[in-house]
Amino acid sequence: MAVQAAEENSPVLAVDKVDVRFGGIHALRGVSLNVREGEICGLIGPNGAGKTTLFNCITRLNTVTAGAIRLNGQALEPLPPRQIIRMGIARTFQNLGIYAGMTVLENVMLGAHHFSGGRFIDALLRPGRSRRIEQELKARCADVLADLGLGDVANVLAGSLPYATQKRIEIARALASRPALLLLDEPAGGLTHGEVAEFGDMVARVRETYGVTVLLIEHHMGLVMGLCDRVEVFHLGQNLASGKPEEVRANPAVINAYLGKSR
Ligand SMILES: Nc1ncnc2c1ncn2[C@@H]1O[C@H](COP(=O)(O)OP(=O)(O)OP(=O)(O)O)[C@@H](O)[C@H]1O
Repeated sequence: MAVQAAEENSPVLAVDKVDVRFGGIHALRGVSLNVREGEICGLIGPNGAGKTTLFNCITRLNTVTAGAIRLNGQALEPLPPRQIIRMGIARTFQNLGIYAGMTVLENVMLGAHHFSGGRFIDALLRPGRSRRIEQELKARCADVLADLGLGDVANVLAGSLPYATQKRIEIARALASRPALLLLDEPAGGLTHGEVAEFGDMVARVRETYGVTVLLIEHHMGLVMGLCDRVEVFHLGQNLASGKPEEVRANPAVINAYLGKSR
């Protein structure tokens, strides 16, 4: 019973005393954080605090110098980056990663591709099976597009759509891989005030619909405070504070290091 209770409480993402050095730069200095199932957790802090470095460690683009990162209890450090998406982690980047010359549906299908099992030899030897898998994939991605209000533009070239819609396509593509953990790196960058509000509503709906856990780096405090259940603050590669949005907003150390008078 005690074991079961411990498992129920165990975090989806556990970052434990992670250190990262790039030559002489000590980008992360023993940071720790937990993100629980179904939580939307904000990660904030001044430029250079180490937020993106942590995302890069989770997705294995950077290597930790010390410490450990676990997804549902499994250590990520031994895994190659290509394995990360299979583990249930999907990510969007600060810069748009949309293929402008592909349709919206094709962009989203890229996100689900690792489910197809559609290896080249397999496709040659078992074309019927490959076609069926492709059809299933297409149907699943079409469902994701419908959920995100993108059904009407499924066959439109992604590059011809407004920036805010392209941001939505990125989320759809990330969801197509059926992630347990969704990492969003400054998703509100470049959006207007109204678009940010709509984006926040969409992320909240996505959490409900897909039961996904979200870790979100963001400088837009309106979005962070309105959307997140909990906020972690980094400063100079270290944990500075952690708590509910209203607690973090009122924390003098956070105000001093980051929020200043802009809150
Ligand atoms: N590949 C790298 N090589 C050397 N230094 C790096 C590398 N990646 C990050 N850094 C350094 O690590 C520190 C943390 O950078 P990081 O990009 O993680 O900060 P951040 O909190 O995401 O900042 P921002 O809000 O500006 O995106 C910075 O000093 C940065 O210059």
